Amino acid sequence: MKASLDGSNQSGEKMAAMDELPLVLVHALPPFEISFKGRLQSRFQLIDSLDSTFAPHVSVLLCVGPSPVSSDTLRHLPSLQCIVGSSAGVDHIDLAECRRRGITVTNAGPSFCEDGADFAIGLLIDVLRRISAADRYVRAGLWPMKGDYPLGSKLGGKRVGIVGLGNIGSEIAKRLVAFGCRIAYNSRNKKSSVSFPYYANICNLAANSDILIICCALTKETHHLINKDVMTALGKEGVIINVGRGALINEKELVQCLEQGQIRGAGLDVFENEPDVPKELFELENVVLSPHKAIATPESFASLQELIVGNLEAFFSNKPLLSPVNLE
Ligand SMILES: O=CC(=O)O
Repeated sequence: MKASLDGSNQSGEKMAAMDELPLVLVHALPPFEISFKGRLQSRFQLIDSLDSTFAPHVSVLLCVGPSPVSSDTLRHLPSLQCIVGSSAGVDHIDLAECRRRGITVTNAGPSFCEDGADFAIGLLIDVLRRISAADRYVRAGLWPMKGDYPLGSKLGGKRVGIVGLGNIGSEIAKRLVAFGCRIAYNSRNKKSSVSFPYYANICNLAANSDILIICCALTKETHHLINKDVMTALGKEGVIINVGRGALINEKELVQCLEQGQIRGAGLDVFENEPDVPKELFELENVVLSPHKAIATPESFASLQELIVGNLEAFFSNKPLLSPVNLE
């Protein structure tokens, strides 16, 4: 039997040749770019349904975008050994079940880290220097009427606490060092590869930072990691940037802290209930909002395609995967 993503039937010789290609099940929510699909189809036999008679034999699942991979999905795939992911975050995949079954998972970290880091710095400079707010001021014709716009503050010299020093966090640190910032970080474990001060306790990191940049993985342990206590520790002049996942921050408490001036501002690319954004944020001049696009550029997507093909080829030729996720 032939499996086809576009439902077309293939027959005869071509079918026989394709049947020798390694099987990859594609689990895709967003439309799958057609040229990339063609490229994959020249090397792999793609199937697109858990109900396919092929599913019990599939060893690799290509998970496109944030398509949920639950334990129920995994139950349909008894031979699964590897999930090739196409996002930096893998909170849509049941990692506990993967760990239990010894399924390895890859992510898009290496392809997305530079653009994600650039965007985090963009949000940060925007919040500090009020670029978007100044743009609104000029467009509204307020400059001639109200005169000079209030000063923003300098990035250089600030103490920045990075929450999650993975692919994106490390690139953010690199950029901020060049800006003359002082870096400290929180992560699951202290890293021997960097000399930045490590804070195991997030409130202590906040108390010693002017800015918190959130870019860690969303897990049970990090859900609502940034709460009112952390924001209070950060203080009234503090700024929060979130390019990780919305639920890393208690959004209700963030809105209250912003409204009541308990922190100075925020730059947010992610939200708890996307695409819904708390309406209170629309009224606040000290907040910069973005629709979960930090990592997205044509260049990062081109790099992702190479990474996906590289991971699939590595898997089928028993070589080390290019971007394995640490499931410990
Ligand atoms: O948010 C984007 C990603 O996880 O790739």
